[in-house]
Order: sequence, then structure tokens, then C-alpha cells
Amino acid sequence: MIRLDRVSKVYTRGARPALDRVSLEVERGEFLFLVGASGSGKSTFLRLVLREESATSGRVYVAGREITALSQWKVPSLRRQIGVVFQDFRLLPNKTVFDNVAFAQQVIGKPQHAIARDVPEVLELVKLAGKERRMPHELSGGEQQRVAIARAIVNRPAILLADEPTGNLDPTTSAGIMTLLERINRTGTTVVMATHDEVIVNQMRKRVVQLVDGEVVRDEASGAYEKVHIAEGEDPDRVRAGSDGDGEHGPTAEAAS
Ligand SMILES: Nc1ncnc2c1ncn2[C@@H]1O[C@H](COP(=O)(O)OP(=O)(O)OP(=O)(O)O)[C@@H](O)[C@H]1O
Repeated sequence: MIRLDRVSKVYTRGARPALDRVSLEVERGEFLFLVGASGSGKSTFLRLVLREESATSGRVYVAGREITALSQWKVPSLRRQIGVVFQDFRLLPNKTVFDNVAFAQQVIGKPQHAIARDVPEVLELVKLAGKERRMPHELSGGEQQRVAIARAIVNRPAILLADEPTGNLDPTTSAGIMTLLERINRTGTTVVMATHDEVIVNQMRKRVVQLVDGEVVRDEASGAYEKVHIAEGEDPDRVRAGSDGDGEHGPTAEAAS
């Protein structure tokens, strides 16, 4: 569903790459956590999949298409296959819950009867039935994120990208959001979630890909989030190669396939 083939991204010439020769495949229907410290390249990964940024080298494939050199006019059709959720919800403050979700359908020209059918259905799924007429500021953070998720999935995208979706939420509310994302994943949607949240990652036991300085240092089919510490004076390449004695920390992409 998503494949990166030796992808590097350099934002500023001469600077360290934000992603450094990343090769990774995400199968249709998979749920993948992308973890790593701030600045490790998680958002860059998501932006490349969305074609908000282009790779400096290597190739990116999404839903069977090579998007590295996709012409600009084809980008909207790529994005229609991808729903996105952010840490800060990004709802339209002057629109109701219903209209925030409906807007995602209106911009792609969905007819009114489809909107009248789909929006209540998706609001039911995210457990917001009855709150259609509320404005975003009349909702809790968790409810606002549910609206954002409803908006992201209302057009039935093949892929859902979530960038720190629980970053502004308390643990209980976060758990509810994770239950919802898992349910969406079970309907066949491929989910890639970037997060710092070790508790969530460790509870879910999904595939975990960990980045350090733009490099994949771990890829485990049902992993935990173990922080990779690079101590002062330690050779970071030794850590990245996973040669720390127990042999458990190297990239294990094959284990997930
Ligand atoms: N538009 C940009 N121009 C220049 N450098 C950038 C740009 N976006 C990101 N970077 C750099 O690329 C690296 C990776 O950033 P990225 O945002 O992908 O990390 P992240 O893992 O998502 O971090 P966070 O968890 O803080 O969101 C960082 O060193 C960052 O400073």
C-alpha cells in the first residue's frame, strides 16, 4: 500500500537528511506505529506519502503508484486515497460538527444525497451522533479529535495517516481514540500513526518502526517502544546497526512481512 525505496529527504542543502535511505513497505490493512524522538523524521515520512514534500532521492509508492515524480495535477487524486489526522485537530471553527465532516465531501463534489447518508453514518461510528449541530468550541478535545477522524474517513480512504493524534489528549481519552483507530483499521483501512507515546505503543502491540535521525533503527511486527539512547561518546552508527550485543535491536523488516 505504501512503499519507500531508499528514500532520502534533505530540506536544506548541506544539512543532515531528515530521512536517510529509508526502505519500508506497509501492506494493505496494516497498522503501523512510526516512533522516534522529536526531529527524527516522522512527519517528514507522512509528508512524503501525502506528496506535500518530494523525496530528494529514492522512490515512494502509494496505492500502486510511484508518486515521487507525480505531476502536480495528479496530487489531488492521490490525496483522495488518504485521510489525515493531526495533533491539533484542525477543525473549521465556524462550522458545525456536521458541516466540518460534510465539507470533506463537498470539496470533492459529492452529491447532497450522499452527504446526507454518509455524514450521519460516520458520526455514529465515531460516537458523536446527537452532537451534529455543536460547534467545535463546544466539544471536548477528544470529541474534536473524533470529528477530525470522521472527516478523515468519510470518503473511505485506503490509508489513514495520523500525526500524534493523541498528543493533546489525556490518557483515558487517548485510549478511546486508539480503540476507534483500531476499529477503522479492522475495516481494511491501512493506518500509519506517528507518535511519541510509549504507553499507547506498548499497549497496542502493533508493528513498530522506529526512526533515529532519519534512519530506521527498528522494525518489529508486534513491538514495544524502547527508546534508543545514543550516549555521549558512543558511535551512533553502532547503535543504528543494532550491534549492541543481544541482536534484538536491528532492523527486522522481514519479520513483519
Ligand atoms: N520544512 C523544513 N525545512 C527544513 N528542515 C525541516 C523542515 N521540516 C522538518 N525539518 C527538519 O527535518 C528533521 C525531521 O523533522 P520532522 O518534522 O520530520 O521530525 P518529527 O520526528 O516529525 O518531529 P516531531 O515529533 O517534533 O514532530 C528535523 O531536523 C527538522 O528540523
